[in-house]
Amino acid sequence: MREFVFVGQPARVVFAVGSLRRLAREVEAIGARRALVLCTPQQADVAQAASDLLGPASAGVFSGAEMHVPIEAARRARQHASEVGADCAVAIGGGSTVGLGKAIALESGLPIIAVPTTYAGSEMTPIYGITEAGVKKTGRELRVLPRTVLYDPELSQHLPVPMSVVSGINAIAHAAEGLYAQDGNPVMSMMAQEGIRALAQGLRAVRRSPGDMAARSDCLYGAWLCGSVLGHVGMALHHKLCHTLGGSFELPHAQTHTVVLPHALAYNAAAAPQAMVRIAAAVGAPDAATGLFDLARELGAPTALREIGMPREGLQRALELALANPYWNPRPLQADALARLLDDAWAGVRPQDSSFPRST
Ligand SMILES: NC(=O)C1=CN([C@@H]2O[C@H](COP(=O)(O)OP(=O)(O)OC[C@H]3O[C@@H](n4cnc5c(N)ncnc54)[C@H](O)[C@@H]3O)[C@@H](O)[C@H]2O)C=CC1
Ligand SMILES: O=C(O)/C=C\C(=O)CC(=O)O
Repeated sequence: MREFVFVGQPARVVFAVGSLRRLAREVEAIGARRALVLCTPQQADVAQAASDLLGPASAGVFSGAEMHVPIEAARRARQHASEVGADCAVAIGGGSTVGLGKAIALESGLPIIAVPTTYAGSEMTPIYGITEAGVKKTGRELRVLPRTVLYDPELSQHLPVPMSVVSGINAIAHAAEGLYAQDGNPVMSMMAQEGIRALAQGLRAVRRSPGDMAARSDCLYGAWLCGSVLGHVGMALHHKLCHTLGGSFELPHAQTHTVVLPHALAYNAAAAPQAMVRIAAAVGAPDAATGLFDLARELGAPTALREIGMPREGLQRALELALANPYWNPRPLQADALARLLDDAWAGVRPQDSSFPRST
């Protein structure tokens, strides 16, 4: 029997090749007059182009976005926005830049327009993360949800293939866990399955031809769907493990998601059979966990924690941290099975092919 609660979140989404050129109109549409453009130092050129498109509606560029949003960067950006009289911020970049916009919005209520250039999905969520004294705190607040999202596939055209792949699999992880979320619902499940399908197809094509705009469009469409799932329903074991490994061992965010996901799905397979069937169907494989492991390998992504800087002697500590403050998970957390999971993920072992459930 179906039983669910669905609460939609407000967001205006504009999706088109070249949609960046609508930026000035979108700033005006939210009633703002001066927009501060946010970016990382590496993306100053594209941010300057956005600022030029805004013309007199630009309050300049702030290029101080950093990974995991250090609180000092958030304070500097907030102060700068106030000094230049900005009544809106445009965050152009990946999850780190969108995260900086959210940190400004959290304190000041400044409306954000997000222009994502990776596939991480943060632009569709009311989730913020801020790092203070080496500890990353996350929370959900509707006021940080971007008011408008401009998806322009042209902007991800030069995202290097290895980064495109792991970023896309980071998005797939949101959808995969959304399919077995405690507060899941049929709308999010449809979006999740379609998001995984679009990303699996798009990433394969991007690997063959990085400048293929149809492929970039598929990936960004998938990122939108998967990000929406993350924004609407709760995450489970996989996200907990990745946040623990990223936060305490400084592992790279999207690469960590890529390595851990097949193992977290293998762990949860028997407890969430319907979700596994949908994930497997979406990647075009007989089994969800091995399907995603094989996809990562096919796309040249890392498949072992040891490849991305995890010390083997840290695994026990990671396990303790993940168990100390767990998220809800469809399968109860069992220390010995989780230790095996982490060991397999560290070594890069292909998860055990489970004979059940299958997509066909
Ligand atoms: N709050 C939320 O809902 C979510 C937050 N996140 C957060 O986002 C962060 C990771 O974001 P990512 O997008 O993976 O990486 P990122 O935003 O840190 O970007 C990685 C690097 O790639 C560069 N880059 C971005 N787009 C590019 C492009 N099109 N071409 C060339 N270079 C480009 C950036 O300037 C940066 O140097 C993490 O801190 C994670 O926690 C991720 C997903 C959801
Ligand atoms: O840590 C954050 O900034 C909030 C959520 C995420 O990073 C989601 C994810 O793990 O990709």
